[in-house]
Parts: sequence; C-alpha cells; structure tokens
Amino acid sequence: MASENPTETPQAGGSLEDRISKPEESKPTGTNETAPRVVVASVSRDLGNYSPEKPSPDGAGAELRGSELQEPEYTVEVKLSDLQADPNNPLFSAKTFEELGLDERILKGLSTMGFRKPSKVQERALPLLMGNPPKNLVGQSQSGTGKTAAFVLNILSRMDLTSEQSQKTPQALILAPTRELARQIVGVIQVMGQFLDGLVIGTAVPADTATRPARMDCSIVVGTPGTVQDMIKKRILNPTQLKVLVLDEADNMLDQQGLGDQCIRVKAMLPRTIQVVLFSATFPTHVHRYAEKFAPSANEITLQHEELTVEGIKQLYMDCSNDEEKYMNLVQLYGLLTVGSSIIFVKTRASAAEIERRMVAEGHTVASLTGGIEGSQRDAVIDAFRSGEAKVLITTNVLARGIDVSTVSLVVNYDVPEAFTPGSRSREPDYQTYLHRIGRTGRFGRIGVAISFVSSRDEWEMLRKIQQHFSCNIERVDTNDWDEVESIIKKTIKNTRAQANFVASS
Ligand SMILES: Nc1ncnc2c1ncn2[C@@H]1O[C@H](COP(=O)(O)OP(=O)(O)OP(=O)(O)O)[C@@H](O)[C@H]1O
Repeated sequence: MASENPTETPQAGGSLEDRISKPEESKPTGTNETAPRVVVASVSRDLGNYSPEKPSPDGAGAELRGSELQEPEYTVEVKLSDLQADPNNPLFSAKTFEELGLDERILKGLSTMGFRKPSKVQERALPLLMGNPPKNLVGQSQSGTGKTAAFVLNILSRMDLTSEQSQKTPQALILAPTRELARQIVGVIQVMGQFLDGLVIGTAVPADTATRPARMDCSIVVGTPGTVQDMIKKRILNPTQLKVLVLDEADNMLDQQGLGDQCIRVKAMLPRTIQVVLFSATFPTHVHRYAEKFAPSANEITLQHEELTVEGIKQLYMDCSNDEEKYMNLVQLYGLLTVGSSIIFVKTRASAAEIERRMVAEGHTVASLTGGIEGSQRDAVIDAFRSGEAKVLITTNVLARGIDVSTVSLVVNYDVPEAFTPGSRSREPDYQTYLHRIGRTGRFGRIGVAISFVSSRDEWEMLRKIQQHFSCNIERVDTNDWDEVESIIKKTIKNTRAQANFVASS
C-alpha cells in the first residue's frame, strides 16, 4: 500500500561499479544517498533435477532430489533508480508523472508518497485510461508493480469536486474481492488524494446493520461486490453519477461463481456509459473471455505467463516427509520468520487454526486471519500485522491477492496451491494463486523469499509444473542443514531490513 512506502526516493544513474559489489559494501550509509538498495543473489539449479528412477529410501518427501544451494559468488546491488531505468524491468518508465498530464494537487500527493517516477504499467495505462472519450481497459502487470496507483490516478483525475453536491455523489466505484483489499485501496486514495479539497471516500464492506451508513455521501466508493450490490438495491448508494468502475483482482472476481455474479449484477445497475477498468497480475485465458464481455472494446495491456514472475523473489522449496514434518519445519523456521514479517499460506481454515493453536501453545507469537473470522476482528488482525505488532500471519487464500505490506520478506506455502479440477485424475497446481501468494513479498523492487513445503510426489509434481509454466527456478533447500537454510534466508531478509531501515530514515 502506498502509505507504507512513502519515502522511496530513487536517484538517477549508477555505474556498473556501483551496482556490482560485495554484500557488506551494500549497506546504504551516506546521507547524500537517497535510493533504497536491494541485493539480488545469483541463482543455482532447480526442480528440473528430479530423477524419479532413483527414489530415496526415505519415502515420498525425501524422494525429491532437487538442486543444491550454491553460495552466490557475488551479489548484485540494485538501486530502485537502476530498476526503473532498465527497459526490461516492470518498474521501468521513460516518462515522468508530470508528462502524464496529472493535476498539480495529485502530483503533490504522489510526491508525499515518495513516488518519483511511474512504473511501466502506470506509464502505459494512464494515457489509455485518461483519454477522452473514456475507453475501457483490461490491464495486467506483475504483482507489486503499482497497478493500484494506475487506476486511482485515473479516478482522481476524473473527479468533479466543484460543488458540495458533486463531492457527496459517488463518481467512481472500485470493487475488490476482500474487505482487507478494499480497506487498503481506501488508504491509498486517502494519501494520494489528500490535496483534493472536498474528496470523500466511502468503504462498502460487510458491517453490522447498526454501523452501516444510511447513505453513501461520498465521491469514491471502494467495496466488496456483495455489499455494494446490497447498498445500491437499498438506495444507500446512488449509482447514477458513476463515471468509472474498477475491478481489482479482476480475474478472481469474474471467475468465482458468487463474486462474478455479484459483479455482473452491480454493473447492470450502473450507467451504460461507465468506463470499465479491469486490473490483475493474472488473466488466465478462460477468464479473459469474460473480461472481454465485461469490458467491451477495451484497450489491453497483457503479458505472457513466462513474464509474470518477479525477479526479486527468491523461490525455494523444502522436502518434508509428511504433514508433521511440515509443522516441525515451520517451527524451525520461526526464529527466521520473525526477523521481517512473514505470511504462511495454508489450504484450509481448519489447518490455519490448528497450526496457530499449536504454535501459540508452544509459546510462539503468531496471528491468523481466515474467512472464518468476521468484520472488525479481521481488521484488528490485519492492522496488527501491518504495524509489525504481529510478525507472523497464518492465512488461507483470502489474503493471497493484493495485500501490500512492504516488510513481508518471507512467504511460506505450507501447502502447494492446488486447483479444484472436478473429474480430473491428476492433481493440478493453481498457477495464479501461487503467483499471487509469492507476490506478497518482493514489492516494488524489494527482495523476498518464498518457500514451498512439499510432502508428496503429487505436491512435487505440482511445483515442477509451476516452475515450467512460469519458466522460473524453484531451488531446493536442504532441511538437514539448517545452518544453510538460515544463512540463505537471513542474507535476503537482512538486506530487505537494511533497505527498510534506510527508507525509513531517508
Ligand atoms: N511509481 C511508484 N514509485 C514508488 N513506489 C510505488 C510506485 N507505484 C507503486 N508503488 C508502491 O509499490 C507497492 C506495490 O504497489 P501495488 O500494491 O499497487 O501493486 P500491484 O501491482 O497492485 O500488486 P498486486 O498484483 O500484488 O495487487 C506499493 O507499496 C506502492 O506504494
């Protein structure tokens, strides 16, 4: 979220000598330095080394012979300004925010957030979004590359706040799949639009009837589809002056039966001329077809699936012989998890509750957030995680998408995400969910680690398919050598922390 990353201040240029250096030289120290720094470790071999004809005697988990970790010979130090100057990087931009034609007051908002330069998706999307007459857009870009700002800037640019009446009548509607994401987007608009007098933002998420407002007297509404649908039906939300509709995590919204139907019903109640904007890091082919119907004749920004992984995320896996060993490995990892912030993704609410119960009983401090928890209780958990009060969060796919907490340096896939494929004999991975989950770390040029636990041949096979699908490397870490596990994770986390500390003090 923007407000968590308010002080990134990239500087121009940077020689090769600047960028290639020893790790200990990589800590930002000088007061004239303004760019946060990250360190990219070199990559070793991957899951492709599995040889099924040579099973190990230790059972399924131990069968997984993958790569051995290699000490990187050197590390490459990269500054945000360097990333943004590299045309192949999703953070690259040839333009400035000024050149994109944004209002002075919005530029001021961006400046207070430390946004110096647009990212690629912002540079490409904004001219398409802000043109007149407005055109629909289907926009795709890697996780953590600034899609939120792309759609928020278009909305802010289109606001008419000249009268009290217009300030209090919704002109833009943003739909998100979860209350956490809706609240996060509200936070971004509040900071980005802070210099626009009269801007009022309303949140439409499930709430007790008692706390629900009688009318949404606001200029922008952000909410979840079910609540928004209900509010329009009950005339709490007046849709007649809406000019822009955004679906964040659009593929997920359109593909899920309940959410998809709600989005379609909401859209049917909006003005016909509304600009429809769909954003996500992923648009699988079958959802792309719905997207074309939902946002007809749209401009498109799309990526090949091989282009979707984020370079700064180091992807690893750990062999576990069974579920109990998964738990033991998690407990072993705990000391490392608390160095930064970490998210543990599990398959079911029940396993989230069980892991939380066991870890708390053993004296560890962890929080858990699943769909089983309601309303303001959920807000308290995510707020504690954002503030760093809770450093380890156990969750299900409910938080797999969109959540932006810049201190997350480690993501654990306790279970490899699996697609529900009725009638299929083989277990298939959920490629999109894998990508969104690991994308909770490595935000906007930062570095992070994603570790997947693998406890069966099936899980190994799913992870191999994920690697193949995204043409990425997922390296094996040897759980017989915890010193090595610790060394590789700490190295990455330490650098993320150095960066975070530096950003905070700059
Ligand atoms: N131009 C910019 N300069 C500096 N930081 C930026 C810029 N644009 C976005 N950011 C920061 O990058 C982070 C990620 O942005 P955002 O949450 O919009 O990513 P996203 O593309 O929507 O990711 P996801 O697909 O995971 O939802 C945020 O912390 C945001 O403040």
